Amino acid sequence: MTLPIAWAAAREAVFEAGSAVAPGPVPVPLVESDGLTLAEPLVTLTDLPAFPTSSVDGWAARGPAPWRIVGRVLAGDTAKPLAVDGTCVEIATGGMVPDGTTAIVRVEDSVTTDGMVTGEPRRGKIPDWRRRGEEAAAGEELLPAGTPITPGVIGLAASCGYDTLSCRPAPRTALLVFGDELLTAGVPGDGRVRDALGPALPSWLRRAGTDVVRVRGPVADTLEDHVAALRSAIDAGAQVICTTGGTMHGPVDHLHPALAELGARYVVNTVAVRPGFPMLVAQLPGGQFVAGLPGNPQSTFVALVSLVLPLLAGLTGRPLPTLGTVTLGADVPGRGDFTHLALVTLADGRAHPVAHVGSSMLRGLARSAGFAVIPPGAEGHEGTVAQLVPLLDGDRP
Ligand SMILES: Nc1nc2c(c(=O)[nH]1)N[C@H]1C(S)=C(S)[C@@H](COP(=O)(O)OP(=O)(O)OC[C@H]3O[C@@H](n4cnc5c(N)ncnc54)[C@H](O)[C@@H]3O)O[C@H]1N2
Ligand code: MOO
Repeated sequence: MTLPIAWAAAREAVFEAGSAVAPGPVPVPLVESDGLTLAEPLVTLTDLPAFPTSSVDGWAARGPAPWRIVGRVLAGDTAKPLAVDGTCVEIATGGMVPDGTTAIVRVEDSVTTDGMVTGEPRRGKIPDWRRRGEEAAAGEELLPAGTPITPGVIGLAASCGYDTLSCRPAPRTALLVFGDELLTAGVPGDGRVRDALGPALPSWLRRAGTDVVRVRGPVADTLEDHVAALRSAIDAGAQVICTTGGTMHGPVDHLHPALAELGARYVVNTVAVRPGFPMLVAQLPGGQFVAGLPGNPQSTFVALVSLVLPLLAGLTGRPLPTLGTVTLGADVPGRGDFTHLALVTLADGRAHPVAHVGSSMLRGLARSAGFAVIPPGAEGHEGTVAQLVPLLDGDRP
């Protein structure tokens, strides 16, 4: 019998295995890069802003008032220097501030008569023009490699001169659902259960930032069909093949024999965590990973956050996901030598355990924010701090 590996060590082992084979960078146009990962640090290609910029509509003036109007600078114009004291140009918000400018006067603070302007520049904390490079100097690193690309990152990259970003591609994933007892439509009964995972997991995999290239299920409970399904996922180009069910050693559990037939090597084979301990990650001779997720549906989700997320982080050059902390709003039991991942909701800044958390149930999970982590050998006491493994929400991890 295989000895389960500690939960924290399992996360690191799959992360390292993914990192070791992370695909190299590809250039991706900015508008297509959302959800991918920066393969290189984002270094600004210019000073930000790239030229001194007026932040108001008004007058750029040189020397003491009054100032004679000698021109106009709109956003997009290249400003000529103000060469002489007592002159000014009309300037628009976003306009390039001319060399020689000593003050900017807002239009509402000025009086114009016969081509001459008078007025007082404001002396507030926020100046009325932005100095060249005040946000960043050309060559400065703004974000490290491994940063998830969000709309904010895309906007920043455009601001500092990028047309494409050097990205880690989205991992290609597949889902194979094992189990002869599964119904794919209608109301369950008489020994048949509805397949809860076939409809749910492609969405999870997409939210985790992957391209889902193949979904098959239910795959029949024979060794031959399991091997054929795994081969078809490999042929579809999947780098991470998630399977559900069949992780144990029952009469129709064929995952382990199928992995053996394909020459797979275990990265992690069973984890000291409840629920979900039969979870595994194995690597095929071609480098692809198989994530064996236990069939009990809550356990499947435990395995996704415990193993698949760290694996995907490694494959995309992201750091191992760090875990936030929460204060427990009630006692949560430990699970002896195993880590307990306990479903919780968040209210009033505290984590509250939910009901209906059997490993076969999804009722508690569907209303939870994530899992509080009760380490091996410990109990979770109300008022103490625990780590939190979030369930994926609308955001990518
Ligand atoms: N002799 C032992 N038996 C079991 C043990 C054990 O320690 N000794 N552990 C139990 C635990 S814990 C888990 S978790 C399961 C893991 O089993 P498998 O990964 O082999 O999964 P299956 O046997 O195929 O299914 C388990 C359970 O989940 C239901 N299921 C499966 N797929 C789906 C799906 N897509 N949608 C909804 N429900 C699904 C299935 O009908 C079973 O009820 O092993 C225990 N056994
Ligand atoms: O690993 Mo099982 O998850 O306790 O149902």
